[in-house]
Amino acid sequence: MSKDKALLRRMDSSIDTKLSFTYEDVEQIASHILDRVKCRPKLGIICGSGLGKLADLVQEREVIPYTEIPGFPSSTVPGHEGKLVFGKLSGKSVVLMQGRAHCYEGYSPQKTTLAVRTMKMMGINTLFVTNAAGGINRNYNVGDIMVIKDHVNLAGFAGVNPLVGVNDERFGPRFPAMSRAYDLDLRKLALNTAKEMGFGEFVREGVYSMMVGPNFETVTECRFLNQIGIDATGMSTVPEVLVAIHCGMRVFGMSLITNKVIMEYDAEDVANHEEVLQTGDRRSTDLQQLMTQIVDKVEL
Ligand SMILES: O=P(O)(O)O[C@H]1O[C@H](CO)[C@@H](O)[C@H]1O
Ligand code: HPA
Repeated sequence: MSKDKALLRRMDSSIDTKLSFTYEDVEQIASHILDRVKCRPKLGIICGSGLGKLADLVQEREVIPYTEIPGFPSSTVPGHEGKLVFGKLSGKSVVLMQGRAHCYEGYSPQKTTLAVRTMKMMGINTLFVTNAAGGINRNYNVGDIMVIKDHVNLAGFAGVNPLVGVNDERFGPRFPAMSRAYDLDLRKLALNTAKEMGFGEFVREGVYSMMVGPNFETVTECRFLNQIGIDATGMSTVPEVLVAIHCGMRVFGMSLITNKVIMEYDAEDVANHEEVLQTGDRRSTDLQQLMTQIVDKVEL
């Protein structure tokens, strides 16, 4: 039996079927991962739908598929490979999540965000999140990149929140503040970097919202989001950010506007995941360049 299989066997075998995870579970998972890699990452990056190509730029790569990590949800969505990629990006030690879990895949909010607490337990204090999102702001174009300045947890309005349940203070406080979730210095760094790179015209700053999905929004839902000041909408990210802020991480987020949402009742177009992936493909080089520059400049 390989060392890895033996380790897995020693772990609580029920860990894979759990809906929520104790501090000790997360400790076990983090040490299982660190036993398998040499890298000691200081920055975590979650890659959104179709945005996992950033991993191609990682040097000294060490890769672990989620299926080999106890408790980790496996990726079921096209455009999410389901791998942890460790190594160097712009000379910094990082771990990239090449693919994320979503609540709409049927995972509990706690399982969806397990990787974030695991990263924290591995010694990571800064988290970059990216996603594909529909453009709600009528001035946005497909292919724009939006630095996230705030979010609306619409899923939370319906009780979907990974912080629900018994609170273990070793993770963080019962009532975490969320008014400064997206770090101001990192937002400024990203916007200035975008300007320097000549990306100013298509890099914006705005508000992201999350509904659980998996269906795309109705016309009236999109009009509602527009009226309450949302610029882009998706089906992810918010649970990850809630958990990251709860455990004291510094967070930066970017959305790629992959499609315009449908705001007219008689429109013939419909939103679809193929368009989301195609836009990701088309803009991936720009996004990779911007991300590597930001990683280069960030102090960890
Ligand atoms: O948020 P990410 O994972 O980037 O993906 C977005 O794209 C998918 C829909 O096309 C959904 O998963 C939505 O959340
Ligand atoms: O239009 C959208 N709506 C919700 N999620 C999305 N993810 C990419 N595009 C969209």
